[in-house]
Amino acid sequence: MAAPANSNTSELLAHADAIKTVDNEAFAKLLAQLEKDSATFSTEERWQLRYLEAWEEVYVGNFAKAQLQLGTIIRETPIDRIRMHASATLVNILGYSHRYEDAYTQLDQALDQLPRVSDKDARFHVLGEASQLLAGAGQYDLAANYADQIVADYKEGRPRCIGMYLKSHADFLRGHLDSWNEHAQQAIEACVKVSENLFADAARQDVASLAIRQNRTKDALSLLERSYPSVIKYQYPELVTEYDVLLAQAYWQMDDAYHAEGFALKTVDAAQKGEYTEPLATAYRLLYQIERERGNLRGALAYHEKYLEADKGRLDDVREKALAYQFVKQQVEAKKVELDKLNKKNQILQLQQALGHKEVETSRLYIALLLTVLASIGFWLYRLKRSQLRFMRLARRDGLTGIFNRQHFVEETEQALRYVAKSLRGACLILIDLDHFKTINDTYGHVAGDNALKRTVLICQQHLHSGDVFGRIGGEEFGILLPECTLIQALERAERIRLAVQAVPDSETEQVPLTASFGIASTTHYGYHLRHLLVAADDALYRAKRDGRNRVVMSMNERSSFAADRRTSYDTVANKSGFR
Ligand SMILES: Nc1nc2c(ncn2[C@@H]2O[C@H](COP(=O)(O)OP(=O)(O)OP(=O)(O)O)[C@@H](O)[C@H]2O)c(=O)[nH]1
Repeated sequence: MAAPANSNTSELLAHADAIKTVDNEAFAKLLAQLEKDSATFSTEERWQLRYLEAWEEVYVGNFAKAQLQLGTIIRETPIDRIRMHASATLVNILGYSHRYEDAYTQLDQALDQLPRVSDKDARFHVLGEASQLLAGAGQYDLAANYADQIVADYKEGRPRCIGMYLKSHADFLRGHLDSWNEHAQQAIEACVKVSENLFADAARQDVASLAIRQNRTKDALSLLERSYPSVIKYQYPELVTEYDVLLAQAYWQMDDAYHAEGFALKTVDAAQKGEYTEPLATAYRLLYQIERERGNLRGALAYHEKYLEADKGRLDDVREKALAYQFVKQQVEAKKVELDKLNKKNQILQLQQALGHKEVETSRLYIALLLTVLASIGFWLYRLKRSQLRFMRLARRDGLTGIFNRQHFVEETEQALRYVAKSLRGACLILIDLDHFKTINDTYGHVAGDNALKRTVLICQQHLHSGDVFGRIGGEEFGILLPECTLIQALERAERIRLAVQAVPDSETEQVPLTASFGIASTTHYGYHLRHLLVAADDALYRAKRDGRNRVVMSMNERSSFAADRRTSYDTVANKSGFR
């Protein structure tokens, strides 16, 4: 793509900017040419050239050099538009390098200046980065809001396509799903219209993901298969991986273990070493389920361990992003309070001068104002502490039920197991999975499904002792660790919960029939490593499901030792409570 003949410097720079991704080789040549001629450039042209030089360093992966160059541009350029582009590019590479705190700080500064910037392209660049980065920190409302601003700025073209995609993606993530499919289709159309097929396919990925979640597997599969050939051509490995893992899930839902395994393995192969992403964790979970169904417990155990590692790494990254966002937000607030404090001090000094001759009154006023300053600082500190505590709580709790989320459950359980291991006192792990929960959602609606989850949590809580660790470890799956508990006690406790769950709900709650299956493993047979207990309890749970659901099943080793140990009252307990 050549530059138009007789182009002036501004036109050449604009041309370079336009081709920088689509024809990077030509861009690099043009850049070298422009650098030679730069002595005659205007100030704005020189800054534009410096920005393009920094951009090229990013493109070739030289982040350290790019960061220095971008930092200088941001600090020194008098041109707002160029400062915004440099800021947005810097935010992008900081986020990519997992330097989230620096990324949010930089983004905050750019957003602060944005109202003064009229250049639409520069605004689009900052708003686009903001939407993506904030979605990563779980700030979906803000992400949607920034995407909306892009859509409002552009009635057509590439930015409108990207704005609409970002909006539909943020809505998908925040669960605003009323008419969502329609909006996602509009985003796809807007992108197809301007040949931005990559963004159209990214939007289709969310559509397929929702279809899988809603068990419209055939829709998902046909959409994914249609887009797959173009997706693998983009040289954008992240999108290919997202498609691979969705295909694996869809095939698994259709009981096609062969293809599910193929796509899950492809996802694993494509993962960067040490990078833990959601697709990777999902792929390992599927591989674990596939091996488990094949009865290959050794293989299942190996994949389960990898799944736990990837899932933990992924959640750590999510938490790191969210914590960095909160940290920067609080720092910004702190700065505002500091400014407030300075303003108040100035007011006091001014008043002091004005009232200098009335000394007594002045000192009274002075004290009153000082008290006001102190009170406002105290109030701010209180709010800061409260918001920190709230945030710590949110990071550990499941949003729907308020109990520990998976990650925190794992942390607390590992700690409790370390403690009981020291004293060699036993512990048992119970996994609970609601039966046919998809049918409950499909029959009574998602809200009734959510209420059923909350009701299950209340029932479990009524059977917990202090020291027990309770958490939601998946959609309709819960875990309870019972420290210092024998297998018989765990069986009895699980059975009591099972009966309470299946009991007809009282008139105040919805009449949703509910049962649950239980899998139990104890440290006596599986030791004090959580991952071994999880695999054993999960295997027992799998058998509880396979054998007809609504039952409590203990892991294989516990069963054989129970059967062998004639001194235990296994038959009595089993018959009395219906354990299988
Ligand atoms: N309402 C609601 N549904 C959820 C939530 N999390 C997951 N689910 C749904 O739970 C269902 C779980 O379905 P499956 O894994 O197929 O299992 P199931 O239908 O319970 O069948 P079995 O476990 O084999 O008895 C899916 O349809 C999910 O969409 C949630 O927070 N709220």
